Amino acid sequence: MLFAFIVNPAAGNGYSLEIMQKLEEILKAKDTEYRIYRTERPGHGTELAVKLAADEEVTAVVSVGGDGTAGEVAAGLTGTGKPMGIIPAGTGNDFIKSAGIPNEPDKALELLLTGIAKPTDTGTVNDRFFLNVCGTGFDVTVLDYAEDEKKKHRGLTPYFLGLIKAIFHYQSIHLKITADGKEQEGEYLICSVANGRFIGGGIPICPKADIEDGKLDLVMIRSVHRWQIPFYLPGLMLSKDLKFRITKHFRASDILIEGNSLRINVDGDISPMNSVEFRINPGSLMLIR
Ligand SMILES: Nc1ncnc2c1ncn2[C@@H]1O[C@H](COP(=O)(O)OP(=O)(O)OP(=O)(O)O)[C@@H](O)[C@H]1O
Repeated sequence: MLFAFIVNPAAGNGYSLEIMQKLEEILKAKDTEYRIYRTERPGHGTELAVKLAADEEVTAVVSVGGDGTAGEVAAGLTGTGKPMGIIPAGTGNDFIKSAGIPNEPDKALELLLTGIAKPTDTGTVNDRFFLNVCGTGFDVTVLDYAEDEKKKHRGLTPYFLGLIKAIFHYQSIHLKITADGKEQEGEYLICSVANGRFIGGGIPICPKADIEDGKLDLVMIRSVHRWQIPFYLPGLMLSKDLKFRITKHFRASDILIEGNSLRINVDGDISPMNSVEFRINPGSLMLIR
């Protein structure tokens, strides 16, 4: 058994290296063979994972970082059959919450050493890979404003200020959404396409999403007046958003979202796009969980 750890030194504000040191002590005590690779730049996690997937000596490739690192490693391993592990060491760590992987690194290591690699769904957005949740709307506007505020404030303050600014400047988005051939068009507050259940460090945007059902979950929340938004936020935080009268929830394999100058969140990374096609790749990743 040889585990290859891909550590992102930038994840969790440098916390990931500290975690890896502690894990090394446990691995040595258990006489477990391991190798450590450090990512040097964005995208490097995928390059390393592609090489390690082809290395027959390696039993499993393990991401040590947050959702960004896990997504990069998963992109390199998906479709190869090589088992993947995740040690959470980022700031948000949202995907592990849907995969049943513990948030404590030592418990996640225990699961890695004793768990089973199970087929897990992944997705593609146009030609890009995604693991957790994509979408557009109010949540993306909050992230956009929070990004500006990060230059001036630390911790959760940028997100709080981002939320206030997003409410003041709120504009609904006009979308045409086609899910497995069924079309709908209208003004939306949020439209999310989910494999996992959580975004933003624990917001259960799609509480019914399942990473092994072979389907994407589409959550569409209709536009409301900007002053109504704060009344919906507690419900969103408490997994009640699917019960709002303004929410529609579907499962589909193929989803097309069309709009003008959309800002699409792909696993926490925001990109401008106009027409976006989402597909599910059922059971394509062997995830130890
Ligand atoms: N050596 C590096 N220097 C700077 N950035 C890097 C490096 N290696 C990887 N990255 C990038 O760091 C980004 C952030 O990593 P990651 O998302 O894992 O951590 P996080 O932001 O702390 O956690 P989370 O996404 O769970 O909130 C990734 O998108 C990755 O591409």
